Formats: sequence, C-alpha cells, structure tokens
Amino acid sequence: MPVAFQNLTYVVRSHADRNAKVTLISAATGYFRPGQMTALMGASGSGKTTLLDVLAGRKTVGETSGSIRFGGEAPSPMFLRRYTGYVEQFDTLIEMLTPAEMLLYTAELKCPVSEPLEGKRARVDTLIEALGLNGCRNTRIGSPLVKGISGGQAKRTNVGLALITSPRVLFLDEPTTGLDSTTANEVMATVRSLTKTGITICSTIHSPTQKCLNMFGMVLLLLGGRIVYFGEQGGAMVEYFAPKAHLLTEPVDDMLGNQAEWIVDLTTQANKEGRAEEFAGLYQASSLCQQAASSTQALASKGSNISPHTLAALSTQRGTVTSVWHAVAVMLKYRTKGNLLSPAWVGARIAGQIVMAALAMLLFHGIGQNFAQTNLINISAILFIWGAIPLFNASSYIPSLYLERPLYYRERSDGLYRPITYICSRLFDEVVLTVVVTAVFSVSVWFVLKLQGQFTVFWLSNLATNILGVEFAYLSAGLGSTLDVANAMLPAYGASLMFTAGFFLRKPAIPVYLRWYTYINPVRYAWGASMINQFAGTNTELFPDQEILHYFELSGSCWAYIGYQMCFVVVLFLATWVVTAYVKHAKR
Ligand SMILES: Nc1ncnc2c1ncn2[C@@H]1O[C@H](COP(=O)(O)OP(=O)(O)OP(=O)(O)O)[C@@H](O)[C@H]1O
Repeated sequence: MPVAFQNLTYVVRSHADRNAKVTLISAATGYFRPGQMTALMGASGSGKTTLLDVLAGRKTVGETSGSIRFGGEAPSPMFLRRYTGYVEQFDTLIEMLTPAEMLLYTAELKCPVSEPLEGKRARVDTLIEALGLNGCRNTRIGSPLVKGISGGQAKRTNVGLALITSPRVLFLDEPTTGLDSTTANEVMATVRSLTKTGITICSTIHSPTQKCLNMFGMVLLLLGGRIVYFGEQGGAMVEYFAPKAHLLTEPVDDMLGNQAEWIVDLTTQANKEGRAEEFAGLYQASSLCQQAASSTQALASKGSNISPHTLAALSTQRGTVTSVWHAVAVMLKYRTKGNLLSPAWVGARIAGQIVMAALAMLLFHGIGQNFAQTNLINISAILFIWGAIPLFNASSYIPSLYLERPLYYRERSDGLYRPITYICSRLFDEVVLTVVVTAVFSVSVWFVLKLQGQFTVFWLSNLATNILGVEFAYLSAGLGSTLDVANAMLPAYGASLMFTAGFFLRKPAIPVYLRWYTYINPVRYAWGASMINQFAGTNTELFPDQEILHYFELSGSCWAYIGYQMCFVVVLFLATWVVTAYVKHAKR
C-alpha cells in the first residue's frame, strides 16, 4: 500500500506563547512505496517524529491540512489501525511475559475474535521466525532491574507487536534508540527483510551508521519542518548536497566515506546557521522536487484494491475489534496469573498489611473483651487504625501504576482495549488479592484481639477500606501530572479523612463549615461499622451517663455503615474509570 502526502502542514499552539501558533511541518509533499524502506532524517528537532505522527494519525493536538492517501484512500482512524503498524521510540512491553506471550496477547486483542486461536499462534510463530526471536521466545522480557531479554530482542519484540495484524504500512520512530551500533544494524536488517513481503516502511532515524543508512531505499530530509531533500539514498543524495556544502559559513568535515554522518553534520550546521529556509527553497526549485510532486500525484490518485464494503465497515467501526468481555478475559489470561505469582507485585501490596496486623496483635492482643472504662479508648483506637490505615497501603505501588502509563497509552493507541477493560481487569487482580489477604489478616486479628460482634462485619469493613485505597491509588496515578503529584494525593486525602472521622475530634466539635465532610468520609463509616459491631447492645459507658457510641455520635446498623462504604467503592470506581478514559497527560 503506497502512502502519498501533498502539501502537508501541521500547526500547533506554541509551548512558549499560548496565544501563538507554530508551524512544525510546512507544505510537505512525498510518498512511500510498497516494498521499500524510507528514512526520515534531519537534525534534532527538525520535525521527523512530528511528520511520522501526522502521517500515522497519532497526533492528538494541533491542526493538519493537506492530503494524506493510503493506497489512494483518505484513511479513517480505524483504517489506520487495520492497515498500519506503529513502533514507538521506547519499548512498552509487559515485563512478566515472554516475547511469544506478549505477541500472542497482542494478537488476541488486535485480531478479530472470529480468527481461531491457532491462526493467531501461527502469526506469532511466523513473526518470531522473521524477527529472529527464536532464541528468546520463552525468556521473560524483564525490566531494567530484573534482567530478561536483551535491548535488541526487546526492540524486535516491539516491532513484532506492530506487525501482528499483518499491516501494509509500518511506521517506526527512532527504532535504534538506546542500541549499540551492531545491535542497531541487526534490528534494522531484520526490519528491512520485511520489505520482501511488500510492506511499506517509513522510519525516523537520527544518526544512522553508514551500514544502517545503506539499508534504506529513499531518504526524506527535514530541516525546520521543511523538506530539504527527498530522493534516493546513496550517490544521488551526495551529488545533491555536495554543491551546497560551500554555502555554509562553517565548513563541515570531509565525508571520508561516511555519507550518513556527513549529511547529518551538513544539515545540522545549516540549521545552526539559520539556513533551513534557504535549503528548503533550493529543494523546491530542484528537479527532484518536481519529480516527487508528480510521483506523489500519481500514487495519490491510484485506486485502492480494498473493497468498498471493507472501507465502509472501517469508517464506521468502533475503536477496538474485540468486545469488552473478550478483552477483559484476555487481560486476565495473560496478566492476572503473572501478577498474582509475582513476589514483587504481591509483596508491594501485602507488606503494609503484614506490619499492621503484626503490630495490632502484639500491642492489642485480648483487648476486645475487656470493657473496663480505661480500655475503651484503646479498643476505639485500634478499630480506628484498622479502619483508616489500609487506605494508605496502596500508596507504596502508586509509582508502578504511574510508570505503566506509557504501556497503557500505547495499547490504547493501538486499539487493543477500551479504558473500562483496562480498569476492570486491573482492579480484578487487586480485588482478588485483597479479598484473600484481608480475610487472612482479619481472622488473625479478630481472634487474637478477641473482638466482639460479627466477624463478617469486621472483615467486610476492612475489605471495603482496602479496595477504596486501591481505587484511590489508580485514581491518583491517572490524575497526577507527575509522579510526585500522584504520590502526594493519597496521603493528603487519607489525612483529611482521618482528621475528620470523628475520633480525634468528636463530630459536634468539628466546625460547622467542615462537618459536611464527615458525611462523605469513608473512614468514619469503616470505623463506625467496627465500633457499632463491637459495642452495640452493651451499654458501655465511656464517661458516667455517656455511652461510648453516643459519645462518638455513632448510631444505626453496622450493615448500613458497610453499605455506605460500598457506595464509596462504586463512586470511586466510576471516578477512576472516567479519569482513565479522559485524562490524558501525553499530548502529541
Ligand atoms: N507546541 C509546540 N510549540 C513549539 N514548538 C514545538 C511544539 N511541539 C513541538 N515543538 C518543536 O517541534 C520540533 C519538532 O519536534 P520533533 O519531535 O518532531 O523533532 P525530531 O526531529 O523528531 O527531533 P529528535 O530527533 O530530537 O527526536 C522540535 O523542535 C520541538 O521542540
């Protein structure tokens, strides 16, 4: 499928002055042919990634004008998802999966459900073979801290993710970033081998080695968002630029056989000298530009071989090809087991609980059956701690939730799932663990402290507080513009709840202008449920003629308090969903 773009201009609101607009791509005309690899080159900041993103339909801000045709068709978002693949500059992989699992997981979410699993496995096997991943197909991907596959293998796995639906056009953004030159050449050789299938490939590349540059058929060179060269790679490019080198005030080093470095040096120097416009003008006036314009026109007006029925379906289809239920099932299949078996994942979630339960049992053992007046505040205190502190347990893993954002954004852009799918499957993992852990610790604490009332109330109240903490962790990780902001939210909210729950300061003593907050305070309801469970019907007096529940203004059924807690669980779930769906920190 050829890609042709004419007079493509991209304008965005300036970072520096919100009232001004800047043109990042100016009147770009060019094309990418099937079975050919085109390099988007240029000095740093020249607009390579911007042009790639505009062509791939990945821009979320700014205005694009001009025309883009894929096989003669103006692409809809679903068309782009169906026929193109995009490899991001930085790898976004799931560390606990193997490359084979990562590819199959993506295939199950990206390919139609009607395609049998065997067909998807066959796609994975073909890609593993083509990308040279056989040696590591069953090795854990790992992370910078837990070594897994190598950087080159991770990059090739990332390329595989973009290829899983057999796209006709592949975009790559700086695929050699972070790789040594040998590995970079290997990765690019693998990518180049894909052109045999007839796929159209366009890749931004910053400073390629000569060997790497030789793999490309065409080069599109940008300077200040303008095309300064679009033509064949190799001798033609050198011939074009050689007479222009003398225009520079500061001469660049001799080529010494390294065209790639020479071209980058020359254009960077031209940029430094403010000659972007001059070089763009020279290209505009060249015969190369005329040839490019007529070839682009021919490719843009060439009819596509996609049936009208498919085109109509693609223009109306929703953002994903699988249903929410299917996607949730796939997420559970690949990610839940890995999470629940990961010591790091589980450890971060239960460490706080272990410490809290151990301290409660060591310090407060047996106090639940001692209704002596001097002990009542001790009981109230441990029930308060048990109702409030779990809210903070989730803060320990907010950083890991925050750091997962790039993966989530990439998978959303690739159309793997919807926000509700992500949030349901992730919270499912958390809730499964929370149910088990709170049951174990609640039983231990309940019996060691010899608490009174119904165990179920004590446990459910603790479970609800823990789930609220988890939900708030996801909410703050989604809301925080930076990791520090996300980290600060949960402690700040938790502290506000503790101060106004009515234990440190009784409800009547809370100033009227803040008393409303006690009604929307889940900690008060968690503590209240346990207090009523412990003291209801005992007529225990904290002071003469002052029954303890009356003193703290806790009344009614403990089940009603648990009901209120559950309402908070639902409200926070909805808030987390909305934030996950609509708050986007990554604008591109
Ligand atoms: N909103 C904006 N306001 C002003 N300048 C912007 C804005 N957005 C992007 N830019 C600038 O646009 C230019 C193009 O950015 P782009 O990321 O496309 O460059 P690049 O060629 O891919 O660079 P690199 O090789 O360093 O990744 C950069 O100079 C960038 O600072």
